[in-house]
Amino acid sequence: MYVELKGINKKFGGYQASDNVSFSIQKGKLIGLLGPSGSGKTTILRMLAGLENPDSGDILIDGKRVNDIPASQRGIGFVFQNYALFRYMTVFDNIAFGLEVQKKDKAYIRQRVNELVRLTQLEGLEQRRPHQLSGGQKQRVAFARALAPNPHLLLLDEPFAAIDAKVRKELRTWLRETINKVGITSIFVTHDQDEAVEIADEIIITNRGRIEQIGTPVEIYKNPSSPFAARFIGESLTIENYGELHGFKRHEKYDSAVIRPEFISVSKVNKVIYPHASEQGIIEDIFFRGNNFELHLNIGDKKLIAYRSLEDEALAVGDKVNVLIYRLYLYNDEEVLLVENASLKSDNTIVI
Ligand SMILES: Nc1ncnc2c1ncn2[C@@H]1O[C@H](COP(=O)(O)OP(=O)(O)OP(=O)(O)O)[C@@H](O)[C@H]1O
Repeated sequence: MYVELKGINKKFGGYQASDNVSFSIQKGKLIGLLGPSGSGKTTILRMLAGLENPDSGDILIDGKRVNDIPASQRGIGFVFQNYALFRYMTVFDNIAFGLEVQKKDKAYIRQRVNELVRLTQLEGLEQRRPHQLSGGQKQRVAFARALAPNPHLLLLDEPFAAIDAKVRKELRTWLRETINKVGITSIFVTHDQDEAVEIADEIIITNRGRIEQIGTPVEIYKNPSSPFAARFIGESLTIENYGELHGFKRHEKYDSAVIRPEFISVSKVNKVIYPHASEQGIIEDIFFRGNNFELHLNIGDKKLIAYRSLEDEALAVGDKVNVLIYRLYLYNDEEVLLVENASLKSDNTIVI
């Protein structure tokens, strides 16, 4: 393992920002630290970088304990959310900064900066200053500057937070491709799950200073291993009286259930599909989401959200519909269980 955290604890006053944090990362992977605000993501990054010391626990990089090695000697590149570029320096000088500090010779610096300018597609902008750049360009300069001294590990703290939505999407793809090309082990912090799912090889979910789950985006999405992960990932709604739904029995261990929109299919009442496994519902609201419709449904006293493709027959607010729930996540304080609609197997009646 290239990066290892073992039993890390960190308190700020009375607040436990890291609570027995342990994980390991393989060389060359791009890892997303994902969690709500205040869950301890940045604290982990800062301890890895050497900007903060853990109260207890070990940090290993490439098999070597680095707890007592100062930040400047850890060989780590850092990209912050607010660019943190030197305002009075040109793009070229910003990128060259780390190499100047290392007292590399002029010819090497020129060659290395030019290489990074090409990699980050900043050709022609070398003599501009930060205020003459767009947000996306500034962030690419920050990225090039972090990579210039050939770090072994790259840490990115909410790298796209200050950038507008469309450019952010482009930059995500760009970052993933560029990091793959360079092959550097990288960890980025985000509270945006779309960003984590799109970019990361593996996601580490943080909550109240603890690690909730580690896995590939698909693993985390399909098999959330904790109640928090089940509720946090994806669009999800919690219901209490899930035992009243067709095909689901109340389970004495679990008080609540999570339903995701992808677990639900909606059809017109005159097109009953699986009548013994479905609920009768009514459409409360419809939102156009660009590539689909988001339906807000009422079934009895329960509110659900479902998606509907633009290709499907249009539905309107007030329409009575059949609502088929394929599966649910049941959870309590400690565990989560995926259950399928039991009536689906026995219900062969399809009326169209
Ligand atoms: N230097 C500090 N002094 C005191 N408290 C701190 C310090 N740094 C962080 N904290 C506290 O530790 C907790 C975790 O903070 P951290 O920045 O790691 O969370 P985060 O998950 O990165 O949140 P965000 O997404 O809002 O940046 C927060 O409650 C924060 O207020």
